[in-house]
Amino acid sequence: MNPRTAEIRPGQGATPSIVVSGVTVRYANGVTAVNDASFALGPGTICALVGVNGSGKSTIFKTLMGFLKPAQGLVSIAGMEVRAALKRGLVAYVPQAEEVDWTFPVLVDDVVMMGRYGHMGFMRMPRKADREAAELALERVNMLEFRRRQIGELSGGQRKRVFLARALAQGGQVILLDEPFTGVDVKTEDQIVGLMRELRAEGRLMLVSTHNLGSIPDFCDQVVIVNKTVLAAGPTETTFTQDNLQRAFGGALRHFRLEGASLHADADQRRVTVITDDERPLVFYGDRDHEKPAAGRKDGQP
Ligand SMILES: Nc1ncnc2c1ncn2[C@@H]1O[C@H](COP(=O)(O)OP(=O)(O)OP(=O)(O)O)[C@@H](O)[C@H]1O
Repeated sequence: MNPRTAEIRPGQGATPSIVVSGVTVRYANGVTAVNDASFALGPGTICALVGVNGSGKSTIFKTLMGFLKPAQGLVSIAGMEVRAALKRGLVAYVPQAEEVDWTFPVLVDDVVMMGRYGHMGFMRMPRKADREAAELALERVNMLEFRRRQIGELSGGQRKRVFLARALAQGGQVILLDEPFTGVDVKTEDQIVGLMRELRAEGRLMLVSTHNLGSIPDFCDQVVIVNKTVLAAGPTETTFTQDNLQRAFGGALRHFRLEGASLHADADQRRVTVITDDERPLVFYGDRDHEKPAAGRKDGQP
């Protein structure tokens, strides 16, 4: 491990873990977004959180971030209550782009420094260690040269990297990433995945909500599949299966039959092959927006 990375890890001593046990979350308007959900994750893990729109992924994140309190059940992070884990700076959050006001005039440096607030005193005066940690974090995501830019003046992928840098500067041991690949190009996605692999090797735990089904077998060792509850959770090989995806995406994939074996193939191209009812193979290249027909119909027709 890079010896400098050790300098910005305040959560040392706490083993990163997430335990969600029988959790039900209800919004003020009475909507039960998540009902009796359970899963458990340990250190050195990248876990995908997968489900259709409205299935409860963001609700789970908000609960892990302490923004929502479960009506029932227990959540613990690193063996402690959410509030205690947050207070110790153990949990870092990389938000969805839509959650951020990009017109707010703030520099890249300032965003990353926010990750250091928990390390600073009441007056929030950055010290040398804070400035070094922020710089190191920006270096790690290849954004150091942009440090004096307003965040509103960055591309989607660059913004994601800045928020990742904030999580790194904070030293979060449990990192929650809400749709980190939406609106980023393939190169940036590869950089983010590469960084996540490094963080996993350091023992950190990452929970990543994503619609990029194709890339999941490539970099996630665990998968949690949700639809208003946890439908399945466990190692990718045994959980990211045709049956479970069918249960979760039943509506969306109604016309498709997944080729189970191909879910695990083609790590380089991050490819998932889907055969439609009319036997037309479709290939997902990581991002469902890039979903495109493969080389014609199986029967050779154009
Ligand atoms: N503030 C809110 N008040 C009431 N209901 C809400 C609120 N936020 C979300 N919901 C409802 O809770 C359910 C779960 O929503 P959630 O945002 O967690 O889904 P999601 O899986 O993150 O969706 P997406 O993939 O579209 O981001 C949905 O039925 C949604 O309409």
